[in-house]
Formats: sequence, C-alpha cells, structure tokens
Amino acid sequence: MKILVTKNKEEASQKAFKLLQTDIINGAQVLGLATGSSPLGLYQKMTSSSVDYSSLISINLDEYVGLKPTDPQSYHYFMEHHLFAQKPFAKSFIPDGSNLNATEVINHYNQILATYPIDTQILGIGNNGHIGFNEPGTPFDSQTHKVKLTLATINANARFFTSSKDVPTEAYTMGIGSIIKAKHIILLAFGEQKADAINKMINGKVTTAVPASALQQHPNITVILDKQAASKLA
Ligand SMILES: O=P(O)(O)OC[C@H]1O[C@](O)(CO)[C@@H](O)[C@@H]1O
Repeated sequence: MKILVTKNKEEASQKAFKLLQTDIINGAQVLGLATGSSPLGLYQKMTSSSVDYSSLISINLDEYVGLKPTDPQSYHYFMEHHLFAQKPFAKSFIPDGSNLNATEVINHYNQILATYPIDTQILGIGNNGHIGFNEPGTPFDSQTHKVKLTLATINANARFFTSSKDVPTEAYTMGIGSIIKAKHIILLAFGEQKADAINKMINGKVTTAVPASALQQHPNITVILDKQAASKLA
C-alpha cells in the first residue's frame, strides 16, 4: 500500500489527477468512479483539464435504490453534474436505481464488469470503513448486490439531503470482490472523521467488520490523505 499524506484536499486531488493521467497514458481504458465529497476535487481537475476522456469507459460503484437518474440526489445526477456533462466518456455505467428488480440490475452490472475489467478504481471510504456501499460484514468475495444501508451511513449521507428521513435506505453496489479486481486503486480520504477508518484500513486486522481492510491484500493501491485523515496512523 502506498500512502501519500498531503497538505490539503487541493494537493491530494492534484496528485490523484496525475496518477490517473499516468495510468491513462499507460493504457488504462476503464475507470471505476465513485461519488461522495472525496473525489470532487479530482473531478474538478478532470473537467478543467484539456484531457479527452471520450474514448474511455467509466463504471460507477453504486446507486441508491428507488431514485430515478434525473433525481438530483441520485448518483447518476451527481456524476452527470460533476463530470460527464463536461467530460463525456464513450460509455458510462451506473447501476439503475429506478429498477426495483434487483436480480435484473445485479446480473446486468456483473455482466458489465465482466466485459470491462476496471483498470483504475477511484475510491472514497465511509466513516465506518465501508467502500462503495459495502457495509461492515460484507464478504470480501462479494459481487454486485443490493444492500440495506446502516444507520451510520444514512446519517453520514444526510448532509446531501434535506433530512435523514429522505436518505434512501437501500442501494445497489459493486461488491468488494469486484472492487479489489481493479488493477490500480486510488483511495481518497479527508478530514478527522475518516481518521479511525483509515487507521483500521491500513494497520488493523483484515476483517469483514472493516470492509476497507480488504484493500490490504491489494497489490497496487495508492491512498491519498490529508493530515487530518492521517492523524491516527501509528
Ligand atoms: O466522500 P464522502 O462524501 O465522505 O463519502 C464516503 C463514501 O460514502 C459513499 O458516498 C457512500 O456512502 C461512498 O461511495 C463514498 O466512498
């Protein structure tokens, strides 16, 4: 695991952008993308650059169940607004949260992941150590599945909604097994509220109680932190 502790989000996002660029120059064609606040600085770097992503494929980690792609709280909308409108990809995949037939959504997404193996995966981490929407207890070999969100995640994500009552309680997510298949993973984490999860991910026991601890077994992962997220590292 390569760990970079940076001055701030700006420096971290610049480093992530450079790493992604290097991967693309070296042939990366399929990018795994994440939502949440952590990758926003990277997406700003991507949209303000002159780089053309229109021959690449993107595959997003997750989506809330029950939200239409046009819903401003959906991850479809988030990606369109923060990246795709300015930088279109050849094809962009995000689980269809408006389809309540979970089997159909899951089979379709697993098919997509089999067709387009991810070269570089951008990741954030939840305060409870989740990656994608893989909550504590998720098996490390899991594929795409539907999850019931924990109260911790619902509360953490309430900041994007008017109230925590509006946060959907279920999501479709790529499994941990699919995430760790990526050739290179770039994980971004900022702020003191991530410090505990980051320390457990890097120095803790490899356990399904901390989904991100699965990443200790990955051969090529770069973790980019600000000082606060790195503050509990021994
Ligand atoms: O980057 P943020 O907003 O702190 O979110 C952290 C994590 O939470 C999620 O948005 C899901 O709760 C993940 O996709 C993300 O990695």
